[in-house]
Amino acid sequence: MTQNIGELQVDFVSGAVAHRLRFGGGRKQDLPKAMGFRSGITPTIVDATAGLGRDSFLLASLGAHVTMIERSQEMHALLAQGMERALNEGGEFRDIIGRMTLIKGDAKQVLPELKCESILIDPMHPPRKNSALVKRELRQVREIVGTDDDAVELMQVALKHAQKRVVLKWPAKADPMNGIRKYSHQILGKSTRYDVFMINPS
Ligand SMILES: C[S@@+](CC[C@H](N)C(=O)[O-])C[C@H]1O[C@@H](n2cnc3c(N)ncnc32)[C@H](O)[C@@H]1O
Repeated sequence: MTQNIGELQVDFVSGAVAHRLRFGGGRKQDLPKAMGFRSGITPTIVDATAGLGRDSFLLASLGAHVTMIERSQEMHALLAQGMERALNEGGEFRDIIGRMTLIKGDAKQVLPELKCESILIDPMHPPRKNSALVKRELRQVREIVGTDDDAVELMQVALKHAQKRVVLKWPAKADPMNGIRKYSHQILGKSTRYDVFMINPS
């Protein structure tokens, strides 16, 4: 499907992911905060848009059990290989991968069959004008999967089936997603923001 797929790898044991594991800032990072990590509280997570598995790996490295859903055959295969390599690395990688479960399928169909405490949604959004700033790996993923034009429908399914919260990872400056209810709160980073939708907040 793409000339670049041969180069793209899911690599949990070296490079950016491993660096973040060592120096990333643990539970204080925006993503774990958005997903509901607190001192003494570790949520159970469904990552409905697994992609390169980076977010799932980070969350699992902080102790969460993460169910990952990926519908692209190519991305699913790359993820499975990356998980296998990390498992063979042993040590803490074996422990982290042991908390990650990978499912192949469309999350719109899979979510209703799962018990979902906290759901993460990180759709492939349309290219930005200054696409030179978009990381090379993300461009390669986009070449494989295209843009996720059904992200609104996926959010609707997630909001219906999550028990505690749904988190939408979205470009910091993008408008809120149309066609869904308003977020409960936002966590704003430099280029990325997290729109957090609490379910039945008390
Ligand atoms: C932007 S990437 C996610 C990157 C990921 N958060 C990471 O840390 O590597 C989006 C991925 O979600 C997948 N995806 C989008 N909609 C999906 C759906 N409804 N069901 C399953 N996978 C989906 C795409 O195929 C793509 O691989």
